[in-house]
Amino acid sequence: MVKLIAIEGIDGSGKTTLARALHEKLSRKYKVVLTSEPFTQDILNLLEKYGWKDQVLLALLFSADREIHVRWMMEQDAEIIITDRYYYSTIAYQGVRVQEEWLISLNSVFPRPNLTILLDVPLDVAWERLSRKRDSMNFEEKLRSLGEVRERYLRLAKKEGFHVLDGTRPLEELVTASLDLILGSFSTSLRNLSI
Ligand SMILES: Nc1ncnc2c1ncn2[C@@H]1O[C@H](COP(=O)(O)OP(=O)(O)O)[C@@H](O)[C@H]1O
Ligand SMILES: Cc1cn([C@H]2C[C@H](O)[C@@H](COP(=O)(O)OP(=O)(O)O)O2)c(=O)[nH]c1=O
Repeated sequence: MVKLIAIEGIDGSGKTTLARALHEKLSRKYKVVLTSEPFTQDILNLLEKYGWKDQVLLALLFSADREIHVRWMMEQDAEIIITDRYYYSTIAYQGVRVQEEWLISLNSVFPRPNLTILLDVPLDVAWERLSRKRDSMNFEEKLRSLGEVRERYLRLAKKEGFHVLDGTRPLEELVTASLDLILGSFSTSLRNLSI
Protein backbone atom coordinates (compact mmCIF):
# COMPACT_ATOMS: atom_id res chain seq x y z
CA MET A 1 0.00 0.00 0.00
CA VAL A 2 1.69 3.22 -1.15
CA LYS A 3 2.24 5.91 1.48
CA LEU A 4 1.38 9.45 0.40
CA ILE A 5 3.38 12.17 2.14
CA ALA A 6 2.49 15.83 1.54
CA ILE A 7 4.91 18.68 2.27
CA GLU A 8 3.09 21.99 2.68
CA GLY A 9 3.99 25.59 3.50
CA ILE A 10 4.06 29.13 2.16
CA ASP A 11 6.38 30.08 -0.69
CA GLY A 12 9.96 30.09 0.55
CA SER A 13 9.28 27.80 3.53
CA GLY A 14 11.73 25.18 2.21
CA LYS A 15 9.30 22.56 0.82
CA THR A 16 11.20 21.74 -2.35
CA THR A 17 14.54 21.50 -0.52
CA LEU A 18 13.14 19.20 2.19
CA ALA A 19 11.18 17.06 -0.29
CA ARG A 20 14.30 16.49 -2.40
CA ALA A 21 16.40 15.62 0.67
CA LEU A 22 13.77 13.15 1.92
CA HIS A 23 13.54 11.59 -1.53
CA GLU A 24 17.31 11.11 -1.60
CA LYS A 25 17.41 9.54 1.89
CA LEU A 26 14.34 7.31 1.61
CA SER A 27 15.27 6.08 -1.89
CA ARG A 28 18.15 4.17 -0.31
CA LYS A 29 15.64 1.69 1.15
CA TYR A 30 12.26 2.31 -0.50
CA LYS A 31 10.78 2.83 -3.93
CA VAL A 32 10.09 6.57 -3.68
CA VAL A 33 8.48 8.92 -6.22
CA LEU A 34 8.95 12.67 -5.75
CA THR A 35 6.34 14.94 -7.31
CA SER A 36 4.83 18.41 -6.86
CA GLU A 37 1.88 20.69 -7.60
CA PRO A 38 1.07 22.48 -9.79
CA PHE A 39 1.62 19.25 -11.77
CA THR A 40 0.77 19.82 -15.46
CA GLN A 41 2.30 22.39 -17.79
CA ASP A 42 -1.22 22.99 -19.11
CA ILE A 43 -2.27 24.41 -15.77
CA LEU A 44 0.74 26.71 -15.73
CA ASN A 45 -0.14 27.90 -19.25
CA LEU A 46 -3.72 28.61 -18.17
CA LEU A 47 -2.51 30.41 -15.04
CA GLU A 48 -0.21 32.55 -17.16
CA LYS A 49 -3.09 33.22 -19.59
CA TYR A 50 -5.81 34.04 -17.03
CA GLY A 51 -3.64 35.41 -14.22
CA TRP A 52 -3.80 34.94 -10.44
CA LYS A 53 -6.57 37.30 -9.40
CA ASP A 54 -9.68 35.12 -9.79
CA GLN A 55 -9.40 32.79 -6.78
CA VAL A 56 -12.47 30.73 -7.77
CA LEU A 57 -10.83 30.06 -11.14
CA LEU A 58 -7.53 29.18 -9.38
CA ALA A 59 -9.33 26.75 -7.07
CA LEU A 60 -10.96 25.03 -10.06
CA LEU A 61 -7.73 24.97 -12.08
CA PHE A 62 -5.56 23.66 -9.22
CA SER A 63 -8.18 21.02 -8.36
CA ALA A 64 -8.47 19.89 -11.98
CA ASP A 65 -4.67 19.72 -12.08
CA ARG A 66 -4.85 17.60 -8.91
CA GLU A 67 -7.23 15.11 -10.52
CA ILE A 68 -4.68 14.60 -13.31
CA HIS A 69 -1.88 14.43 -10.71
CA VAL A 70 -3.67 11.82 -8.52
CA ARG A 71 -4.42 9.63 -11.57
CA TRP A 72 -0.72 9.79 -12.42
CA MET A 73 0.23 8.96 -8.80
CA MET A 74 -2.01 5.86 -8.90
CA GLU A 75 -0.01 4.58 -11.90
CA GLN A 76 3.36 4.85 -10.14
CA ASP A 77 5.15 1.74 -8.91
CA ALA A 78 6.17 3.19 -5.54
CA GLU A 79 6.14 2.41 -1.82
CA ILE A 80 6.25 6.12 -0.95
CA ILE A 81 5.08 9.17 -2.88
CA ILE A 82 6.28 12.57 -1.65
CA THR A 83 4.33 15.51 -3.07
CA ASP A 84 5.61 19.06 -2.73
CA ARG A 85 2.17 20.69 -2.24
CA TYR A 86 -1.24 18.97 -2.28
CA TYR A 87 -4.84 19.99 -1.60
CA TYR A 88 -4.04 21.87 1.62
CA SER A 89 -2.38 24.45 -0.65
CA THR A 90 -5.73 25.12 -2.34
CA ILE A 91 -7.51 25.40 1.02
CA ALA A 92 -4.81 27.67 2.48
CA TYR A 93 -4.22 29.95 -0.52
CA GLN A 94 -7.62 30.20 -2.21
CA GLY A 95 -9.36 30.07 1.20
CA VAL A 96 -8.23 33.67 1.74
CA ARG A 97 -10.99 34.74 -0.65
CA VAL A 98 -13.14 31.66 -1.33
CA GLN A 99 -15.45 29.81 1.10
CA GLU A 100 -13.40 27.09 2.81
CA GLU A 101 -16.27 24.57 2.97
CA TRP A 102 -16.55 24.65 -0.83
CA LEU A 103 -12.77 24.16 -1.24
CA ILE A 104 -12.81 21.22 1.19
CA SER A 105 -15.77 19.68 -0.65
CA LEU A 106 -14.11 20.23 -4.06
CA ASN A 107 -10.99 18.40 -2.79
CA SER A 108 -12.83 15.68 -0.87
CA VAL A 109 -12.56 13.42 -3.94
CA PHE A 110 -8.77 13.12 -3.51
CA PRO A 111 -7.02 10.55 -1.29
CA ARG A 112 -6.05 11.90 2.11
CA PRO A 113 -2.26 11.94 2.68
CA ASN A 114 -0.95 9.33 5.14
CA LEU A 115 1.18 12.09 6.60
CA THR A 116 1.38 15.87 6.05
CA ILE A 117 4.30 18.02 7.16
CA LEU A 118 3.81 21.79 7.33
CA LEU A 119 7.01 23.83 7.18
CA ASP A 120 6.26 27.04 9.07
CA VAL A 121 8.43 30.13 8.69
CA PRO A 122 7.92 33.80 9.66
CA LEU A 123 7.11 36.12 6.72
CA ASP A 124 10.45 37.92 6.90
CA VAL A 125 12.30 34.62 6.44
CA ALA A 126 10.07 33.67 3.49
CA TRP A 127 10.52 37.14 1.99
CA GLU A 128 14.32 36.98 2.33
CA ARG A 129 14.44 33.52 0.77
CA LEU A 130 11.99 34.40 -2.03
CA SER A 131 13.90 37.54 -2.96
CA ARG A 132 16.79 35.19 -3.74
CA LYS A 133 14.60 33.33 -6.27
CA ARG A 134 12.41 36.12 -7.67
CA ASP A 135 11.65 33.90 -10.64
CA SER A 136 8.88 32.20 -8.69
CA MET A 137 5.44 32.79 -10.13
CA ASN A 138 3.48 36.00 -9.47
CA PHE A 139 5.98 37.15 -6.81
CA GLU A 140 4.31 40.49 -5.92
CA GLU A 141 0.79 39.05 -5.91
CA LYS A 142 1.87 36.26 -3.56
CA LEU A 143 3.46 38.46 -0.94
CA ARG A 144 0.26 40.47 -0.44
CA SER A 145 -1.58 37.55 1.15
CA LEU A 146 1.21 35.28 2.45
CA GLY A 147 0.65 36.31 6.07
CA GLU A 148 -2.96 35.20 5.99
CA VAL A 149 -2.02 32.02 4.12
CA ARG A 150 0.45 31.19 6.89
CA GLU A 151 -2.24 31.61 9.57
CA ARG A 152 -4.65 29.45 7.59
CA TYR A 153 -2.04 26.69 7.28
CA LEU A 154 -1.44 26.71 11.07
CA ARG A 155 -5.18 26.52 11.73
CA LEU A 156 -5.51 23.66 9.21
CA ALA A 157 -2.64 21.79 10.91
CA LYS A 158 -4.50 21.87 14.23
CA LYS A 159 -7.83 20.88 12.64
CA GLU A 160 -6.43 18.14 10.38
CA GLY A 161 -3.78 16.90 12.80
CA PHE A 162 -0.78 17.36 10.56
CA HIS A 163 2.75 17.99 11.76
CA VAL A 164 4.25 21.48 11.98
CA LEU A 165 8.02 21.86 11.75
CA ASP A 166 9.95 25.10 12.22
CA GLY A 167 11.24 25.75 8.71
CA THR A 168 14.00 28.07 9.99
CA ARG A 169 15.83 25.06 11.48
CA PRO A 170 18.88 23.67 9.62
CA LEU A 171 17.93 21.30 6.80
CA GLU A 172 19.65 18.33 8.45
CA GLU A 173 17.48 18.73 11.55
CA LEU A 174 14.32 18.98 9.44
CA VAL A 175 15.27 15.83 7.51
CA THR A 176 15.85 13.89 10.75
CA ALA A 177 12.59 15.11 12.29
CA SER A 178 10.68 14.30 9.08
CA LEU A 179 12.17 10.81 8.80
CA ASP A 180 11.18 10.10 12.42
CA LEU A 181 7.61 11.12 11.58
CA ILE A 182 7.52 9.17 8.32
CA LEU A 183 9.08 5.95 9.59
CA GLY A 184 7.15 6.25 12.83
CA SER A 185 3.93 6.18 10.81
CA PHE A 186 4.90 2.98 8.97
CA SER A 187 3.80 -0.50 10.02
CA THR A 188 6.47 -2.50 11.82
CA SER A 189 7.45 -4.41 8.67
CA LEU A 190 8.44 -1.29 6.79
CA ARG A 191 9.94 0.45 9.81
CA ASN A 192 12.54 -2.28 10.36
CA LEU A 193 14.45 -1.08 7.30
CA SER A 194 16.47 1.59 9.12
CA ILE A 195 17.78 4.46 6.98
N1 LIG B 1 16.21 24.75 6.25
C1 LIG B 1 16.67 25.78 5.48
N2 LIG B 1 17.51 26.68 6.02
C2 LIG B 1 17.97 27.71 5.27
N3 LIG B 1 17.63 27.94 3.96
C3 LIG B 1 16.77 27.07 3.40
C4 LIG B 1 16.24 25.95 4.11
N4 LIG B 1 15.42 25.27 3.27
C5 LIG B 1 15.44 25.94 2.09
N5 LIG B 1 16.25 27.02 2.15
C6 LIG B 1 16.51 28.00 1.08
O1 LIG B 1 15.36 28.81 0.96
C7 LIG B 1 15.04 29.06 -0.42
C8 LIG B 1 13.65 28.50 -0.73
O2 LIG B 1 13.69 27.09 -0.57
P1 LIG B 1 12.64 26.17 -1.37
O3 LIG B 1 12.90 24.77 -0.96
O4 LIG B 1 12.67 26.54 -2.81
O5 LIG B 1 11.27 26.68 -0.73
P2 LIG B 1 9.75 26.44 -1.28
O6 LIG B 1 9.79 25.24 -2.18
O7 LIG B 1 8.96 26.22 -0.03
O8 LIG B 1 9.38 27.72 -1.97
C9 LIG B 1 16.13 28.38 -1.23
O9 LIG B 1 17.13 29.35 -1.52
C10 LIG B 1 16.70 27.34 -0.26
O10 LIG B 1 18.06 27.08 -0.50
C1 LIG C 1 -0.98 23.75 -5.61
C2 LIG C 1 -1.36 25.18 -5.35
C3 LIG C 1 -0.41 26.20 -5.46
N1 LIG C 1 -0.79 27.48 -5.24
C4 LIG C 1 0.20 28.58 -5.36
C5 LIG C 1 1.29 28.51 -4.32
C6 LIG C 1 2.46 29.13 -5.03
O1 LIG C 1 2.42 30.54 -4.87
C7 LIG C 1 2.21 28.79 -6.49
C8 LIG C 1 2.97 27.55 -6.90
O2 LIG C 1 4.25 27.92 -7.15
P1 LIG C 1 5.42 27.04 -6.50
O3 LIG C 1 6.37 26.75 -7.58
O4 LIG C 1 4.87 25.90 -5.69
O5 LIG C 1 5.95 28.13 -5.49
P2 LIG C 1 6.88 27.81 -4.28
O6 LIG C 1 7.86 26.79 -4.74
O7 LIG C 1 7.46 29.15 -3.96
O8 LIG C 1 5.96 27.28 -3.19
O9 LIG C 1 0.84 28.44 -6.63
C9 LIG C 1 -2.09 27.82 -4.93
O10 LIG C 1 -2.41 29.01 -4.75
N2 LIG C 1 -3.02 26.84 -4.82
C10 LIG C 1 -2.71 25.53 -5.03
O11 LIG C 1 -3.60 24.66 -4.91
